[in-house]
Amino acid sequence: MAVQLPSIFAERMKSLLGDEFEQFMKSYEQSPHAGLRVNTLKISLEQFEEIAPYDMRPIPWCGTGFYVPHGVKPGLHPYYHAGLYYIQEPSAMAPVELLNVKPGERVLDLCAAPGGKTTQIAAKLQGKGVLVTNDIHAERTKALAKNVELYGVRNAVVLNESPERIAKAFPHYFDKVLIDAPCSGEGMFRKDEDMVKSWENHSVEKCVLMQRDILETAAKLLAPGGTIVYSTCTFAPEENEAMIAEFLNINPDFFVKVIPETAGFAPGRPDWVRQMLPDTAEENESVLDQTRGTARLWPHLLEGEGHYVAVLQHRAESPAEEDGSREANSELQTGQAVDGDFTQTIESEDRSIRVSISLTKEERKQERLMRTESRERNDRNSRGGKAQGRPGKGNERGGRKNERGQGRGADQTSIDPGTVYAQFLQENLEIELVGETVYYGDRVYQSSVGAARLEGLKVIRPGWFMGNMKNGRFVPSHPLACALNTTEAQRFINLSSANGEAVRYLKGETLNIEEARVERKADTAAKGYVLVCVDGFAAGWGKWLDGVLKNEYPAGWRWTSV
Ligand SMILES: C[S@@+](CC[C@H](N)C(=O)[O-])C[C@H]1O[C@@H](n2cnc3c(N)ncnc32)[C@H](O)[C@@H]1O
Repeated sequence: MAVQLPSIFAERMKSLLGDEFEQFMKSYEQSPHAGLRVNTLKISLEQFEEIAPYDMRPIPWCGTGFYVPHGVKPGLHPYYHAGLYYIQEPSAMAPVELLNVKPGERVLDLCAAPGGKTTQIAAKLQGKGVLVTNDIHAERTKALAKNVELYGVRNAVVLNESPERIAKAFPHYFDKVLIDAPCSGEGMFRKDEDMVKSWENHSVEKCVLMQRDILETAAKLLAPGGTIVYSTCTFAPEENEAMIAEFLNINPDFFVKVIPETAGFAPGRPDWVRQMLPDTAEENESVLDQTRGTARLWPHLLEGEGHYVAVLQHRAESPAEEDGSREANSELQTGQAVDGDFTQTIESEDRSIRVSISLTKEERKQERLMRTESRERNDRNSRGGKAQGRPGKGNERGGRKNERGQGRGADQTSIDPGTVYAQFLQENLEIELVGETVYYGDRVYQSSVGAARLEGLKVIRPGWFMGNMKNGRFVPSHPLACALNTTEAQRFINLSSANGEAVRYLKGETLNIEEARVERKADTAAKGYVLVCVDGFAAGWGKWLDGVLKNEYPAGWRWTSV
């Protein structure tokens, strides 16, 4: 066996799995499975299947996920740098599929770095609705922000906050909350040997304390009738079924949506809580059976690493909402396909319990106020927010410093940044602006939640980073380019992944490009900012002048392999 498992872990698994233990141990003799998930914000599944550089096999539980053969290095292809796919462990694709996100919803990814599941949620939202993505570790939010930008996400806000502080700013705001919890990581031992080494530092007991707090806070963030998906990559029942049973016991307004045992998913194991933690089981006995409806992903039963997923459904508050959810539930119970959702609902015995999720008078007032403000902002933006018009007129701007102290203060020229921004958009793009235009120092963002809601929070990105004001000019950002498609740019140049030209661009080289290759809208000069594409998919900016494409690909993002 390649992996040396901690003996305490192996003994515990033997006592839990019994006859199945031998089969479980055999899985450690196999290599972990490699996967990628197609980024449907940038390319359709059909288009990707046509140009895919690898032999791929579908991952049964994720419509956009594929296994790639061992030895293939998907990170070393220009398509990876153009954000066409995310390299993701196959089992890790399950939680977001079970969250069943729909375009237009408000979604929170609470423990999000480095952003695998965030980019998956963003693809489900298709740019519509709100995605707030957060991690408590500042260093890890750098990778999170980079992935949000590389994958062309327009409607995300990136935070570096504690769940409690987010709950104060967004009380009962989200339709869906994902908790991909910090955990002891036992399910990753085969994939990452460092997890074996750090297992003792991330002891089950320590993780349980963090998970309890995070789950409890998630309930305060969820809108009535919303859904929480809780996932871990560990086998320990304390972090899985016991955690869910404890949550249900304290929060009777939630119930478990049953995850069907398809695609190799195995049921949760309440019996293990009874066996290992008799005291916990006794305390939570009334709800423990529900945890059978959660899912365990086992490396010996499917092609992926060890994971656990629970779908926690909040009972709707108003009678109208209750009716709505009952309709949705009965639809699920009849077994009809509901797009992207493979959970089903069981009526729990205490279905008649009224909601206990309660907004205080003050919270309700704040929520109403925020919604009114947001509606007004959106109205203003939709009146003046088309690229051809003046963006975000009347919106907050100027001198708002990034809470992390990166803001450098407003541009000091007398030129109105809004006018300069609008002019850039008019001359270079054809896009419909969504959300509020927010000015943090000299940086310009389009934010799906607006600046007011973010006051006082540690904000890494208040929205889609559009560019900077510099010496009275607007300089477009790399994330702006990443999220565009060729029809939205006045000019674009296509580079081929096959002849080395794309890689030379990604390495930061200046390229000689004849004028005829600058594809542009009627009456547009070739000179100026050009969207640079790899086989038709946006990768960054260049500036074209007299046959030379000046490379604007950011130094920190460059292709460094030979
Ligand atoms: C399993 S990882 C998340 C992986 C991520 N969801 C993905 O798909 O790429 C758990 C994350 O939780 C973060 N974390 C730990 N404690 C937290 C807390 N109290 N609040 C928010 N995030 C936390 C860690 O920094 C870590 O990045």
